[in-house]
Amino acid sequence: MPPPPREDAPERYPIVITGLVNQFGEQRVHDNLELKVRRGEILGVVGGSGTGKSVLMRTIIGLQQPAEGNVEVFGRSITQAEPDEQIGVRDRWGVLFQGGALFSTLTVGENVQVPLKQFYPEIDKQLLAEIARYKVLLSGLPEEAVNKFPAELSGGMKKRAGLARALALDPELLFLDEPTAGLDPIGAARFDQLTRELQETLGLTVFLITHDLDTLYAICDRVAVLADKKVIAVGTIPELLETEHPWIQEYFNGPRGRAAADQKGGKGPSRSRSQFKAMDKRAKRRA
Ligand SMILES: Nc1ncnc2c1ncn2[C@@H]1O[C@H](COP(=O)(O)OP(=O)(O)OP(=O)(O)O)[C@@H](O)[C@H]1O
Repeated sequence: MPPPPREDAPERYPIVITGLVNQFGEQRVHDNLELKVRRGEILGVVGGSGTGKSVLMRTIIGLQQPAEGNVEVFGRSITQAEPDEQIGVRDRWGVLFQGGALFSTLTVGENVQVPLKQFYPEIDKQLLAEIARYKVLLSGLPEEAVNKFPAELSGGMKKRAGLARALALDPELLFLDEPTAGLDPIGAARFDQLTRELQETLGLTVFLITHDLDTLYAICDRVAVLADKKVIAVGTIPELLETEHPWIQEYFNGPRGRAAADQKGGKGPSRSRSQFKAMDKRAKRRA
């Protein structure tokens, strides 16, 4: 009989972080940080400003070399690999950076083609253009956006264009750094919905950094909380509410947290509880 899969096998946990230390000069940002991301979940990552959420994301995708510790993505150590050894995993993730990070001199379609050309230089022009067009539509942009430059797009459209580029390589893992920041509430809710739909239809695992409480309630299966240089807790919102940590209590039980919970439920605490149950169910299904 084959041995049972390791508890932290990459099929269950595409990202496994152990003993992570990140330091800039005297400033230690992460100290012995541990985190495992489950396959197929949307993991919300929250924490006060400067707690190292973006640094954590950059470390996972190999843009930040940590002082100590290990980051495994799909069972491959990112921290110990040379950049060209990471090829083979790097095309399995897509990233939407804060602000979109689009090339301003390229059209939206050409922006989406950048990673395709990088990883598949042999693809002919016509196919490149066709794939880019498809990704733009998949991200909810109208077809004419393909030939527009970033400066011609609204904030929400720029985010979608960044998302189209993040989806260019058909990733299994999607990193979103504050995707709804700067969007009006309707635009933010639509972006959340799109994220959830893409996650479900494409079977993505999503690492989502956010300050947006509505996003956490609407689409996240679990939430990881960064504080004290570590991930101090990870779980569904009801599970987090059971922890005593003052930042967690203030964040979720403060006026904005309660408003987000109530708004999500629509009619106050009883509806919020059913929302919590739905979150619990989703998290258990993916566990
Ligand atoms: N390249 C760098 N050099 C020096 N310090 C850095 C560098 N990158 C990040 N830092 C510092 O690391 C800390 C964490 O930064 P990071 O951007 O990860 O925070 P964050 O949690 O994403 O914050 P926010 O919610 O405001 O976006 C900050 O104090 C920042 O100044």
